[in-house]
Amino acid sequence: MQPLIKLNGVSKAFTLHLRGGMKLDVVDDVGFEVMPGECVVLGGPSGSGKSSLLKIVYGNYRCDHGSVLVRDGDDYVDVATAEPRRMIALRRDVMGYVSQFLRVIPRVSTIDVVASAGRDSGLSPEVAQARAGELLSRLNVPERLWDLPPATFSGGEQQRVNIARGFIADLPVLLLDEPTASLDATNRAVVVELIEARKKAGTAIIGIFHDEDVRDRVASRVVDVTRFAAKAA
Ligand SMILES: Nc1ncnc2c1ncn2[C@@H]1O[C@H](COP(=O)(O)OP(=O)(O)OP(=O)(O)O)[C@@H](O)[C@H]1O
Repeated sequence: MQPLIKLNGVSKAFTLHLRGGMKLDVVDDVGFEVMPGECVVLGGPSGSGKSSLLKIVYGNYRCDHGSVLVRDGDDYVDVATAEPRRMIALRRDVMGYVSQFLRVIPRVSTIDVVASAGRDSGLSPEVAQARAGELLSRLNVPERLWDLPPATFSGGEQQRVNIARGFIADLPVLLLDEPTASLDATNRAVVVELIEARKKAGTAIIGIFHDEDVRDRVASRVVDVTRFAAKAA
């Protein structure tokens, strides 16, 4: 079996242009792999670079050195150097990302916000609609809210809509940035079940979870990001 994600020699420094080009080193020489069915949890204190690393894997941040290989069929795509068009296809077909916050087009109904993510990843409109309903029910989003746009929903409701979007398509790679941060215990347990099901199905997951209980239940192993703290020059 081959890894679905391989990071090798990844380094990142932010350049603060409003501070005279000051460099803020975040991570240095990051290397780890994620096998199908594994959930690797990024650990380490606040500010150690966990979210930055996840954004590097998703391609939102560019790394300065190293490679971020994500398997797409028989090939690996290097996110560090991939063309925008390749990245769009990779996100559509291979790699999902659930952040803490929902960002959607205004005035689109909740059920369609979720179903459209499924359609974008290749589900038929009927299957996407049915799965969107199943996920929203499972995540306890009341049916009376499904036809409303989620812009005015509570933080926890928006987060559950976001989770439904992230889990609707069976993508082989899933990146989770604190998906349970605003959830109550019942809904945290649902998310744990969803993650466990995806692990069994062979999805490779990298996640950040501040809730220790959730982390202990889903982690195949913890990668402590402080291991990759940039060395002082
Ligand atoms: N876009 C950016 N521009 C400049 N600095 C940034 C940027 N994003 C993150 N940083 C800095 O990089 C460091 C790591 O931030 P990051 O959000 O990755 O940490 P984290 O481990 O996820 O923290 P937390 O657990 O608090 O979410 C911080 O010092 C932060 O200020």
